[in-house]
Amino acid sequence: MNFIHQHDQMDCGPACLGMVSSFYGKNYSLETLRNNSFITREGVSLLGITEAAQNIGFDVVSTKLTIETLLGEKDLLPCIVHWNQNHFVVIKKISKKIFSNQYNFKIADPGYGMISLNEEKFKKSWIADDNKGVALFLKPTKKFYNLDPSKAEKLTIKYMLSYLTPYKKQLSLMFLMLFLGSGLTLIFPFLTQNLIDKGVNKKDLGFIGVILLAQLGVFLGSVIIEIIRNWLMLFVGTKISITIISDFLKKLLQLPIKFFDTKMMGDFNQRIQDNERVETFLTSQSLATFFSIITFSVFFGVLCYYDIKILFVYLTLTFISIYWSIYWLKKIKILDYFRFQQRSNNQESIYEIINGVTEMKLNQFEDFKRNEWEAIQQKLFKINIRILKLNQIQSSGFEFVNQLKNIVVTFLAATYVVEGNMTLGELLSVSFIIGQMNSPVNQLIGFFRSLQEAKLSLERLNEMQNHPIEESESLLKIAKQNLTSDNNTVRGIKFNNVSFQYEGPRSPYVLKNINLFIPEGKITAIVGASGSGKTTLMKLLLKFYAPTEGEIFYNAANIKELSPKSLRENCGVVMQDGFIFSDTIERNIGTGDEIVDKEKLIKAGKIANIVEYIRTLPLHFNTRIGASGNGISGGQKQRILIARAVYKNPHYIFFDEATSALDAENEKIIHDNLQEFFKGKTVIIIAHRLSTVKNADNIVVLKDGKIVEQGNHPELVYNKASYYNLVKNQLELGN
Ligand SMILES: Nc1ncnc2c1ncn2[C@@H]1O[C@H](COP(=O)(O)OP(=O)(O)OP(=O)(O)O)[C@@H](O)[C@H]1O
Repeated sequence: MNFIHQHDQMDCGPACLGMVSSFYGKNYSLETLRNNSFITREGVSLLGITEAAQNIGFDVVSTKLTIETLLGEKDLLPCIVHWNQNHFVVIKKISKKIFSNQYNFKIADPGYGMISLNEEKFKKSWIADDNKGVALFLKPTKKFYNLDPSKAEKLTIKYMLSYLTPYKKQLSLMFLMLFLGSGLTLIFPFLTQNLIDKGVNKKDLGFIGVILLAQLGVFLGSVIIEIIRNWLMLFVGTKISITIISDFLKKLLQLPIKFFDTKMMGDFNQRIQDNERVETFLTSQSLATFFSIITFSVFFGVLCYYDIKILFVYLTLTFISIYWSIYWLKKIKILDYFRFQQRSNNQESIYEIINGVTEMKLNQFEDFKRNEWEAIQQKLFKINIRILKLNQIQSSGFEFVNQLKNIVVTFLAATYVVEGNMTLGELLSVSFIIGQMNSPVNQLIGFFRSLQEAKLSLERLNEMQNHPIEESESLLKIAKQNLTSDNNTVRGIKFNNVSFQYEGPRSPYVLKNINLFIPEGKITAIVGASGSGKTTLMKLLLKFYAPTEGEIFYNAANIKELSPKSLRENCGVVMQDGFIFSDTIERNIGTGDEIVDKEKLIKAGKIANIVEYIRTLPLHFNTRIGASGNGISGGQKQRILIARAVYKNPHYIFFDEATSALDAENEKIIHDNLQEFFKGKTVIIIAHRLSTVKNADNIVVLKDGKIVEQGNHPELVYNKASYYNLVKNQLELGN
């Protein structure tokens, strides 16, 4: 079974499925499995995994069972189990320890790695209630063996190496520096040997002076090399980092909105770190390790030349020390696994405390949350103490064996000197070499660890680099004159039998069989209860998502063939959760223009009735707002968002609850101002307030994703059906 690391926080389900498939000989990419499992921001459900497993040809039984029953089903392993109520892991093997008669569970946790747990620890994470836990048993059918997993294009190390090409000169220089550095390290023991043997022993002060000067030269040389190397590394590293991350951001911003739906903020931070990790690995770690190995081999050869017995002692004790470390590191790994889990709880707890501070204060939840956090700290503290204990045993033992090595080697060498088989200089030289041979071993261990990490980072980046972008050359651009030119055909936006689901075939239909015509140059209002699908309809129009069934046409062009960028350039949109950038008001309104047109800016501000407020601010339009600036109210934010849409002066206008936070007076003023601005434009307004939708040319009423009524205000009021019921209270108020 191949271990598959999850790429994102929500990927544990697909990663587990990938591991079980690999056990039966088929390697699916995480991307394929993820698409099959219909992942959401909350992760993947048991149902999602079941469905994905069935799609790739598994017979699936998901069940709740006791640990005794699970132990009886050992033949059905590997299986997927629900972990800590919020995660999935794979049980690879259950074995019985010979001496203690205890069961041992070999777990593959996609967020961590392989880990062996005893029964008690396993139960702690697995048991949900009634002494039972959830497990998913998968049995491959004929279909599984007949299906061929599509090979995902791999981002190879070659791709990353291509980033190094522009810096060939600097890298060659770095290579040279490392080469010289290694050379100098090699000279050192020979200088020492000669100092003693040819200088001290022969009482040749002149020679001693020469050697000491040479040593000083070597020392100065290595310092200079180190300085130049660090400079080069910083220069090349930073340049490459900037290129890699700016390419990454460019790619990220070209991906469809759907890609972002299942990702968390942490996932993107993680990818920035991935880029840096790969870059460091390429520029420093691999080169340094390469030279370490060379130095090590040369010293190895020299030691071999001096005395094979000493080499033997060195090798034996080195193996003992490595074995000792591995033994204890395995024990530490189990504790580290629990620390890893507690740490993520810790992060969540802190995140909640910071983000929910207002609600906490309002509802007297502070003490409870603080105690919860303290309990996590207690657990973390206990684990840390145990880890520290084991770490101390491990490192003391390791150091002890290392020292023992030095002592035994010195003893052997000293014996040789006493017996006259070795000179005193050689003894010192051997001691120096043994000392120098420890660090390459550590470096090699570190190298393999970061190779693993760099590989994982590369996989994660690969997935993003290979994700199709939403823009393509073949897509049609919307030409401005095309939108307004008046030929004979009836122009507008047309929905042909459109249905939409957010999360795959089993998820509910958010829109169902929508047939709608939105005429050119008119105002269309969409109303309906909360959750009826109004915003979703708008998102389909903006090409955030493609309809699951049916088609949408902008005049004669199918939205599928339209370039999303060009489409959005022609749309002025105010979303419910519109975002204010941490910048000046001017920049927040004139987002698309390099240099903001002052005249348009004032005009947009006037239409959105925000100019008066802006005049009261110290720097007027140049006042900073957003996260790092002046605080603004909900209504002010909405007016800035409206000004942004007006400034753009687009052909299509989409307003989703754009004036919901405004007072009646402000709303009336803006509403009147907008009427002039709307002339000749195709406008879609989503609103709950009667005053906003009353004057629309056509009002569309949505209910549970279906259109239930259409017409203008008087017609719909006369009908006394859905629309009337929806706005009844407001009508009465108006009366
Ligand atoms: N990204 C998403 N993933 C999954 N389901 C979603 C997503 N966005 C919305 N939904 C679901 O789609 C349904 C319709 O949502 P939508 O936002 O279109 O409603 P709405 O009519 O605009 O509601 P409101 O008036 O409250 O804004 C809701 O049941 C909602 O839970």
